[in-house]
Amino acid sequence: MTQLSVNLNAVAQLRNRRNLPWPSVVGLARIVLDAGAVGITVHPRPDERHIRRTDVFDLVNLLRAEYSSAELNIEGYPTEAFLDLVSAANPQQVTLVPDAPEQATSDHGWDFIADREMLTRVVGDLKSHDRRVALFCDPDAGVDQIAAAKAIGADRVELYTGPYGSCFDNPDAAIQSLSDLADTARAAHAAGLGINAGHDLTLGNLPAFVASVPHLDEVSIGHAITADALTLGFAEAVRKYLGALQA
Ligand SMILES: CC(=O)[C@@H](O)[C@H](O)COP(=O)(O)O
Ligand SMILES: NCC(=O)COP(=O)(O)O
Repeated sequence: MTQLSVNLNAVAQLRNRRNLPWPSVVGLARIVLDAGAVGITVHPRPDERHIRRTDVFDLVNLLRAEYSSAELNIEGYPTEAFLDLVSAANPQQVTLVPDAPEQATSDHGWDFIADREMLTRVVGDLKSHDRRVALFCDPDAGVDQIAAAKAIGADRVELYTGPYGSCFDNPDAAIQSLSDLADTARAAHAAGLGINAGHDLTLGNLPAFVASVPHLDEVSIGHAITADALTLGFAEAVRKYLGALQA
């Protein structure tokens, strides 16, 4: 079965509205792992607008102390600062993403041919420390790009599903997008790569995605799970506050 890693960026972003420790990234990680997710994903940005360096180490300590079989997946662009963080945190999986520092969110995969030299060096170093490495990949990457990802030494690609998420309400576009993603997944599998996927996956678009795209090892989902958790939990929270007013 495809595994779920829950991205806690949005929880951290909500926490950062105030100088307060809630919602707690570690507390939510516990809930996520107790509910059956295989692991936690974080994508620390250089400006720490959501996940902070300290969150990464708090999560490492939680997993070490209470969830030894859970996985931490750290995503990011391989700057020296990012690679130092990875080296200190020692996560099971690192996902390299070609995001500029000021980028609002991830919006494309690597050009594995153009960036081959740098990625080969970085992936080789990560692999020498026994980390699983995934490379963020365009949903319609052709076989030449996939062959280059394999030659770079990656273990997996992470299919960028943002375009699928944004066209899901248009059936023709969604079918085409799923077909592109499925072709890329087949090419990656044939090349010996594992397959992760993520970005804008939702409760609504996930069933068609997993039914259409073969060989999926893992999806990472954050924004929609956080939004759904608010919707599913708000009424209960309001009831508790009304109860507190009567106490
Ligand atoms: C790599 C990826 O797909 C992104 O979804 C990323 O992890 C999310 O980053 P933000 O939470 O900063 O938008
Ligand atoms: N790698 C994708 C991810 O971690 C979560 O993306 P999103 O669900 O927040 O869009």
